Amino acid sequence: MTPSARFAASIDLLTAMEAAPRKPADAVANSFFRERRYIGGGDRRAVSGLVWDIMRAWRRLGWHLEQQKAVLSPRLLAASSLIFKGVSTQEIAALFAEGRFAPGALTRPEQDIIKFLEGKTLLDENMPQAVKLELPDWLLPKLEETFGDALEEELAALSEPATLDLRVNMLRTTRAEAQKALAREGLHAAATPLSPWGLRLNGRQPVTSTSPFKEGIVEIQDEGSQLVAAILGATPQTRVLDYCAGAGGKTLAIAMMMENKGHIAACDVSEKRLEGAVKRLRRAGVHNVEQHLLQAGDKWAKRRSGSFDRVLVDAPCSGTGTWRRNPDARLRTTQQDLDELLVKQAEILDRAASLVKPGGKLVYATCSILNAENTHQVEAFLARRPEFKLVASDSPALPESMKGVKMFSLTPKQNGTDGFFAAMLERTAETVTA
Ligand SMILES: C[S@@+](CC[C@H](N)C(=O)[O-])C[C@H]1O[C@@H](n2cnc3c(N)ncnc32)[C@H](O)[C@@H]1O
Repeated sequence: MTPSARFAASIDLLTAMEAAPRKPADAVANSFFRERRYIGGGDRRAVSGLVWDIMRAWRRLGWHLEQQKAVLSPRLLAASSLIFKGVSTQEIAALFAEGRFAPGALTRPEQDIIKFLEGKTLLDENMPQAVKLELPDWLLPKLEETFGDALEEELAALSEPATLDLRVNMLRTTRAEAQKALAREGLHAAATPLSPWGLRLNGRQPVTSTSPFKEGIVEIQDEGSQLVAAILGATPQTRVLDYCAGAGGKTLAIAMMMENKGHIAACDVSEKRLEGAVKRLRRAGVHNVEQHLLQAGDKWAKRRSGSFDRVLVDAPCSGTGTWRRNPDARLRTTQQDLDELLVKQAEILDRAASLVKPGGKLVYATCSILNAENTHQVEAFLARRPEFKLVASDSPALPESMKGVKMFSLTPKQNGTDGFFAAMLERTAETVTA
């Protein structure tokens, strides 16, 4: 594709995203490229690269355009993104006008706006703090509460591209052997500092087409997510419930900790997500998992009340800890979404809690960095359910620096992982089960 055609495709992709504001940007991009198979790999990376850069600067670009009383159109966003990268007005005008597939020449008002922005910096000292930090206004106080003085540094780390972490399947091999197997395919991974099972690659790499992946020797899983499975401390002798198991990321890690013995019930309300786990379980050689689709009026949970040694609630959450991977989510999350999630998380916790055996353990986890979904949710649960208390995890899989923790909050800035939270709770032994 010519530079103009790539530029036009970027504007088209932004337009498609604008038309589906509630849909995650990567899902829109996937269908956009699926419908345009003629766009090859290199062009696709260039088009997405420009669009993702625009998304990372959305509020700041919008602020500059608002100062000009301009409408926030995909054309102007794309043009202004280039001007702040130092591309000249002449070059931008050429990108719009030259060649068969160009987006169409800049109008006079568009030219005036671009000319006005030339020589300015993307970050302006007059911008409100939420704009500078690329946050919706309502989220700023909540993140100030979480991070205090470290807010800017923490958010900067959440804007960086993520590493690609793998979990080695210890049912099949060792971390060193998996490292060698990946190296034979040209992928050089380093051991992760915290998870005993993790390997880290720099940025996006074609892991899924390698034999170690196809043979179930490695799975893609952020180190933070591995540590959530680790804190549960499941053993081959335990009966485990993974209450929000989804496509099985943590189920797989738990099954490995249990050496493929004992029993895991993996539940979810989404049939599609549970189905997504089937292939992964098979690939990893895991066979101690029973899946169950939770449905209204279902007797399954009632029959198993008070019967699990360990229960994991990997709750549906705002996903604010994964902003490195989904820069658009940063602006898509609304106060209403959060309010609904808070209610749902409390309900799920209460339901899952009834399934914990007296003396058994419950881990509540999210990939959120908001106190409302994390510590506040745990505090409210403890106030409602006095038969539970926070306890130190006895898991041998946790690294030295985290041994015996009752709760942890991980962030990209402090730990190099996605943002994750986990709390370990115990049901007192003398509780009478319902
Ligand atoms: C954070 S995701 C789970 C990710 C998964 N544990 C993993 O590691 O791959 C949260 C999951 O909660 C599920 N969920 C939503 N509402 C639920 C409910 N009421 N009961 C159980 N699961 C629910 C969602 O379908 C989603 O799969």
